[in-house]
Amino acid sequence: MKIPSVLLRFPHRYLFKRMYFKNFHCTSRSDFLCIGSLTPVRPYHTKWMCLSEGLKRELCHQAAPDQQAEGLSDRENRLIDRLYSGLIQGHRACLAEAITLVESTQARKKKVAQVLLQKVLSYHREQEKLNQGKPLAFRVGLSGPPGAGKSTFIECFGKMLTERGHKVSVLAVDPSSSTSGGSLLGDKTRMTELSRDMNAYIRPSPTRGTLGGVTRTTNEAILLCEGGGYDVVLVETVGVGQSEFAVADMVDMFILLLPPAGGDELQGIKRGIIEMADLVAINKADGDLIVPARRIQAEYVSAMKLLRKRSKVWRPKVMRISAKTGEGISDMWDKMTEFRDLVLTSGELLAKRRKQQKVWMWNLIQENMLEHFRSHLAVKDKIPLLEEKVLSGVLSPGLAADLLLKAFKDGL
Ligand SMILES: Nc1nc2c(ncn2[C@@H]2O[C@H](COP(=O)(O)OP(=O)(O)OP(=O)(O)O)[C@@H](O)[C@H]2O)c(=O)[nH]1
Repeated sequence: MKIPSVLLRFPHRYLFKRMYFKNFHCTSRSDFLCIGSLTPVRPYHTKWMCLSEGLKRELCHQAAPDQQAEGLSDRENRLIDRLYSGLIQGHRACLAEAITLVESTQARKKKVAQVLLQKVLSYHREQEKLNQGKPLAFRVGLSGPPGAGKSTFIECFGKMLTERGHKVSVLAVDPSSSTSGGSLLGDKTRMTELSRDMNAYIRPSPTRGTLGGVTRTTNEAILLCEGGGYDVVLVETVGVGQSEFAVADMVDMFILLLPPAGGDELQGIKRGIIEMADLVAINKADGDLIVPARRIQAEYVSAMKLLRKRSKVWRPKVMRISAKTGEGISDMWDKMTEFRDLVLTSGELLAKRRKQQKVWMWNLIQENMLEHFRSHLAVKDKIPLLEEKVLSGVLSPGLAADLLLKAFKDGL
């Protein structure tokens, strides 16, 4: 291979030799970038730019075969390298930074985040292959009305798991922060003990965004947590809106946590969500609340018998627990692992994950298409006027939609 003459003039001969004689084998791409620098503090890319495109491609390919992304700067590639290696070595700071990156709405950062995610995904594939197809983590969704005891439960449950050698991450889905200005999940200091545990990672919900945006970043955050070695990923949401349906679509097992109260107090809970639950835990079954907890448990057991069966190998269970005393938490984990083993061996788990991937892809397309449509030059200015005409009854919604869609198509 012909080496560009500019390389021959570099003082870092040993690096050059290593590169030349060992047929371009090298530990990391940044070694190559160093070749061009006379001193380490100078920007690498000026010399890197002197290399022919073909050689650059070959060097990159040798050093990092799966991280090629068109149009990323050296700085961005170095960021990806740093976050990726930190993440898989289990550094919490890198995990936090990587999640912040996927939460970003800036186009450039979004692009960098996607390259990082691709790398993490190929790491997943390798690890799962080594693991004989077993998923890296157990994804659990937890929902319940405000005050059901979710944070108390997660604190108690999370500590029990870390004591048993698991690594637990907790992600919150709470789009209410964008609509009401206040967050149902993130505001208070929650789970103080667990957040100090080195084997736990707690991430509050992003402070802004639509439900679509928040679920997208949560989905991606799950992958990053798994790459960081967290084998139990808990996704928490408040069971009073749509977010619990979105969470049920991104986890392996969905748990509903309820207080020992019936009727009116649970009005906020949507009926449909009970149908999604693989396990219902009636919390606060302690002290004076034991009797109502038993009654509620019996009510749910009979109500759930009437529900359509969603799995061939699992019937949803209703349990009584106390997050305060810890009673029933260990039994609950036993039931959860029983569920995981059953759905894994039956093939239901992998089928469900595959289906979720497809749903996720279409949700993203839908969301991006709408954004693209709204901001397209051909329709952007027409939207307010047509909306006004629909509001005043001059134009039917159908006709207004047709006009906008036509303008969009013509503008493509
Ligand atoms: N008696 C009893 N009280 C509990 C139990 N779990 C939680 N609580 C109490 O219930 C109240 C609400 O608990 P949280 O853990 O903050 O509930 P939450 O569902 O996280 O509530 P939000 O943060 O508002 O969503 C607190 O006063 C807890 O002390 C329990 O097992 N038994």
